Amino acid sequence: MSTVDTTTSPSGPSRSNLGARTGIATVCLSGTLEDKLAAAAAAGFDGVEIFENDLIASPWPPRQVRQRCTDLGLSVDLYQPFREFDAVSPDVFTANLRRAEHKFDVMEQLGSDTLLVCSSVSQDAAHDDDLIAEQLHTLACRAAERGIRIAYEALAWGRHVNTYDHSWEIVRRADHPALGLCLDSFHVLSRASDPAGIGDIPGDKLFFLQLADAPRLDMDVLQWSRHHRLFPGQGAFDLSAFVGRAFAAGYTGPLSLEVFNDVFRQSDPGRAAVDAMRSLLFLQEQVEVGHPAVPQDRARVTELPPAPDLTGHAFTELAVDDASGKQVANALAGLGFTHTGQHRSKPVQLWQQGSARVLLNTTEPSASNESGAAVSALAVDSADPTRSARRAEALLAPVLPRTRGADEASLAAVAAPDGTSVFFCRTDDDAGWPADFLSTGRSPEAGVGLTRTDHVALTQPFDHFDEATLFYRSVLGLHPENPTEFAAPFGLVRSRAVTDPAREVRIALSVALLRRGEEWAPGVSAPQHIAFATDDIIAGARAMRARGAPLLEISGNYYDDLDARLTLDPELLAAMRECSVLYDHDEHGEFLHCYTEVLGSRIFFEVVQRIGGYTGYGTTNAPVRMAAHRRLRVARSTGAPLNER
Ligand SMILES: O=C(O)c1ccc(O)c(O)c1
Ligand SMILES: [Mg+2]
Repeated sequence: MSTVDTTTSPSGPSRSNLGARTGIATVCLSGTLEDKLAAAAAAGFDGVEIFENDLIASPWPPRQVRQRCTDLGLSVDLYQPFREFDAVSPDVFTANLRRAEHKFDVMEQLGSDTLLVCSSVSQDAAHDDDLIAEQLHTLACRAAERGIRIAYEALAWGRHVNTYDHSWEIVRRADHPALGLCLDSFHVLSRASDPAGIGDIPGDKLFFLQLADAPRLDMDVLQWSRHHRLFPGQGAFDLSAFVGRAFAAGYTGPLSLEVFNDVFRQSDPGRAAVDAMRSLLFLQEQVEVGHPAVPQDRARVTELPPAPDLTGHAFTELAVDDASGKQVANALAGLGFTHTGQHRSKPVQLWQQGSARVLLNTTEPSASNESGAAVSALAVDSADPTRSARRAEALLAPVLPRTRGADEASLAAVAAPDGTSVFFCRTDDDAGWPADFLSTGRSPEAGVGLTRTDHVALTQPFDHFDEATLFYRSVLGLHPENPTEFAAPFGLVRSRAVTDPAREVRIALSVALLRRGEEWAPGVSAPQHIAFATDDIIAGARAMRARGAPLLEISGNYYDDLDARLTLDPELLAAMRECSVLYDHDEHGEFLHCYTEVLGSRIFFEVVQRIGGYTGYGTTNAPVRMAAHRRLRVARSTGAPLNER
């Protein structure tokens, strides 16, 4: 696996006059104000929302911040937040106006003309729409004298005003040209408000749009907002409908991200800003495609080549060393694969069975510092590999340099967030990548009946799980499924698959829910596997065992529990127990699967049989598999015999 600098892209995002301006709140990014501004500019944002705390902590006077923004090509689109302004007694109101005048001074120096005022959350806030409207009206009069506008935002946990329709009612009553709304998608969508009502608000009253996605969580909305917001496309909210409504209503301001997220707050700001920009590019494409009524020039900043159809996994490449290479090759032979090709110019073997293909590459250093094997690349068959690559580049995916011989196929590749290379290819093209392999003289046999690659499962680095979801979703056009969580022997794991609509390409992403240390159980981190499909797993498992495949033995308790929970055909249950085949089912069908032992430090293979349209990945059985892998590892390292099954 190559280590790639994912913060830069050779072509960079193009700033154009087309479409909405893009913005990002400084609160989205980690570091000091200086770091945040540099990162936002490098990722191609047009503007920023300056979060007050970032300014207060900065040694730069506001004028210097403005100069820095100008030098970086950034506008200061919003100053925020101004809290607890309204619904107060007359003496507090006087003090609040004084406080506001001070902030207007700051904004003047910052060159920012819009102040965000949040609805009050104080226990003392008066439940009085007329009072709030009157106080906001007064504030708007003062602001207008300074050439400033007030954008009123209903926080989802506001004491009295906590829905966007209520905030609109207040702004309507206050009736001042310098007073309008800030609509924050989190506050609107977390409360399950119907965004259709946005269409009833005059466009010139929509002063500012803040965008954030979030996972569906059943929890206190303030905690949800402060810790779990995501960039658009990473969560469960329909941001394109939200933005589409605002555009249709006549909103002409920027699309600005405001994402409070525990992980992003600790991430490299340059990289997080690229992730953020990718989310906006993809969102604008979705708005353009999903809401054709929206004036075209509002919907896009960049022309994105549409994602071509994907027709399957072309191959998966494993980086191996001498020891793990032999182990993996033996396992592949046991699984019925044939070593059919040898690369013309590199020490890379092609192993094949049906349309399942694995490359063993001994050139690349292993990704982990333990000796072992790791997935270095996954290759997908694309209807138009060139267009796939252009799209990836437009979405700021780091393009990988390729070294290739004179008459070898050119494979476009980009780096996924975990460093895995993603290749776009056409296996059926005469001049395609298979032509780079010289035949070993062995043609693929029927093997044990494995037909294709079903999925590739990659444990993601803790900090890049949500980034990875958006990467595969936007760059490859895959659809994220709902995340699931399970309790594994070494901690909770979240998993989320991304697939194309035809389910030809499936990538199962997983992550430990807490950064996983390995203090007491070394070598349990970041497993990866490739799953191959079969139409008859019991016959396949027997054949694999006969060939000496290192199949993983599953505990008898597992089958006793299956027997207790389900009324499976006793013969099938006995065969599953004999062959260590696991079982799952969903509303569409059934799933039978078995695993190999871990080869090297983190790789293993899975064989799966999908019956009747089962769509999952047998995630419910993952803890059983992990415990079995652990048991083997201990037995191997101590030389202790394995207990009876
Ligand atoms: O969590 C908050 O306090 C907060 C502040 C400003 C915002 O725009 C917002 O949406 C939330
Ligand atoms: Mg907000």
